[in-house]
Amino acid sequence: MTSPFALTDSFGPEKIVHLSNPAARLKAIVVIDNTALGAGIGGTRMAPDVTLEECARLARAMTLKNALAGLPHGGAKSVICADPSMPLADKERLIRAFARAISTLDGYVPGPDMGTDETCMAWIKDETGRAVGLPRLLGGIPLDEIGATGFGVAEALDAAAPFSGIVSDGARVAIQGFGAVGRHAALILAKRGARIVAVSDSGGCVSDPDGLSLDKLLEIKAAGGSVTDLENVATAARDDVIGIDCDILVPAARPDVIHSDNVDAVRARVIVEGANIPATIEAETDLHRRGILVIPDFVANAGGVICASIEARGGTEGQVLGVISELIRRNTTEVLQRVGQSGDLPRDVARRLAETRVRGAMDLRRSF
Ligand SMILES: NC(=O)C1=CN([C@@H]2O[C@H](COP(=O)(O)OP(=O)(O)OC[C@H]3O[C@@H](n4cnc5c(N)ncnc54)[C@H](OP(=O)(O)O)[C@@H]3O)[C@@H](O)[C@H]2O)C=CC1
Ligand SMILES: O=C(O)CCC(=O)C(=O)O
Repeated sequence: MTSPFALTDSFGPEKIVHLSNPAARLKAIVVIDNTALGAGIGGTRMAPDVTLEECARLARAMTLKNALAGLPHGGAKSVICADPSMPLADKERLIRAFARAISTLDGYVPGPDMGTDETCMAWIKDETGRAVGLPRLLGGIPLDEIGATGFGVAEALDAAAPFSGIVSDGARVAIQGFGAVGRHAALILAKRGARIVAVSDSGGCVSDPDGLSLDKLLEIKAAGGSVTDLENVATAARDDVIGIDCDILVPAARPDVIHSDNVDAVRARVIVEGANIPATIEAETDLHRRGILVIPDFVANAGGVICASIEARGGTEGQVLGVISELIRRNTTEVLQRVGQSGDLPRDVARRLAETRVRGAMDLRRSF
């Protein structure tokens, strides 16, 4: 058996908790990575194939994201191994069982992630008294509904324009995933003059060099269909979206979707990581070598957690987009200026900036 400490370095994880309750069909993992800056805020992901390694990497991404955005929160994440499209009553039972199992884990504040939403957060809050990304009805700021992360992705792209030479107006965009992040990124970029030439979901990929109808795609998804139900467009396997001829690629779904076996197929000139950890380090290194700009996940997709943080601190919905814009533009510009000076990988530059802040906070904690 692998040592449970194989995942540990000088930042964390501080806690790894496996939850198993056969009666409730609950199999879940919580990783609290680092709480030097405060209790760990991070999403609860529901998918059938999630792993401990994925959860730990996502929790670390939250430590870095929260620190880089200057938020008073540590990093954590949780995964529930289940199909998120199960009947709603079953989902509520499962989420509530998960919530009861984490009720004493107060170093962790859950938020929405793939497979969970504002309603799930309401159930968790009801059981534990802790959750962010709540429905408005409960005084929350529904980060998925307002498209906080998709907006931040568009802002990162805009701030990167002086470095990449690619502006949204007139750009051809391919988006992997048409959920909370991908859908809003598509809508905002289209409003800024971009042409959405390809979109994928778990069912496949559709493309049209003249641009896809977002209205029709929204209608199809709202009715529970797949983007592949769109008529009169080219269809392909879902991972083919990575190699679509476009200027901007926005991965907004699963981890490690850009890897050594498909990185050569990438034709975009800029990749904005809406998803967490969507590319392997090897792939990002390769893209950097080819002059393709990758704006890393914990820089570009911080909109959701910035919104969650405003909610947790009693702020208002009216503040959200302004704060996201300010923080994401500031961080994108600083990271890319340093990349320009050092030639280093954007992820390494951003990681060093975030780690300096986490280490500063760790130095102020009791160590004996
Ligand atoms: N929500 C947020 O605010 C934030 C989310 N993120 C990250 O963004 C990513 C997406 O999250 P979110 O939009 O909330 O999730 P959602 O569950 O709302 O949507 C996920 C989308 O990805 C699609 N999908 C699933 N698997 C694949 C696949 N293998 N290939 C292509 N598409 C796939 C789903 O397809 P289908 O519709 O068919 O199910 C769905 O359209 C995740 O990595 C998440 O951690 C990061 C920061 C904040
Ligand atoms: O707390 C949240 O749900 C949003 C943050 C998150 O999980 C993420 O940025 O990946």
